[in-house]
Amino acid sequence: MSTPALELRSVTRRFGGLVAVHDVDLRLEVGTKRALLGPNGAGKTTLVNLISGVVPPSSGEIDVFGVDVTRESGRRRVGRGLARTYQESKLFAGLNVQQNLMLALAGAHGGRWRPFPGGRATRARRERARELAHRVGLANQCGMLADALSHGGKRQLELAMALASEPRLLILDEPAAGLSPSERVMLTELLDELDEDLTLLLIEHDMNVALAVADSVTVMVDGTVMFNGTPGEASDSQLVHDIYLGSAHV
Ligand SMILES: Nc1ncnc2c1ncn2[C@@H]1O[C@H](COP(=O)(O)OP(=O)(O)OP(=O)(O)O)[C@@H](O)[C@H]1O
Repeated sequence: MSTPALELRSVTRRFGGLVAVHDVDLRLEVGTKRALLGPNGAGKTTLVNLISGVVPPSSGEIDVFGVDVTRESGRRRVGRGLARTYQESKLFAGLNVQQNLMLALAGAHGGRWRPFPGGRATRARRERARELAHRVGLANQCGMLADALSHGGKRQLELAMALASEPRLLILDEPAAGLSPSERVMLTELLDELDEDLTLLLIEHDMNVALAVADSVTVMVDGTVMFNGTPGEASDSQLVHDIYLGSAHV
């Protein structure tokens, strides 16, 4: 078997007496797109925080591209090809699209923190920022303040900022939250156009977005994985329907 992009073995995370993530096994092969679904409080964001190094697991192990990163910092994991977005916006509201992307590029390439270096380096980074903006459909909004973007535009910019580090494993935490129906269609198209060899873990409440983008689906409830299957199997599954009908996110 080839080395997976991501492997979780018996990962558990407790917060005091609460078990937010319970004994989760997860394996994502390189280039696959997995949707992680589940009602509020299922433990999805905690799982993303565990994978990206925001919180350590209480027990279990996490491998990224075959390397045990369980005790590594989030920063080291970025160096291994992992990037993520957050449910809450991490944009710099008072900077424009291009400046946000240049900051993301500065952070992505580590080393000395020089957000706006001089001369040739600035030109190269500006060019790369434009490419990223183009890739997510914001080519014409490079000069617009992040705060002035539509909700969908902000999500596009967050995606571009996550792509700044040229990740091989990308985790998106509810990218469709708060988007209008037409913005959702656009986001689905953008996600569909991501590189084929990019491995994607997509946390999503919107079944339509998740099932359109993903080639496999995991459903969590109360910290536990309840279902693994294809989008077709998820659509046909009585269990998945019951979980969604039982939650506020149908
Ligand atoms: N830092 C924390 N301290 C204490 N409890 C936490 C912490 N983070 C998460 N929890 C709890 O862990 C459980 C899982 O939360 P989590 O945010 O991971 O769920 P979720 O599936 O992402 O939900 P949502 O869809 O609402 O984002 C919840 O009961 C939550 O209150």
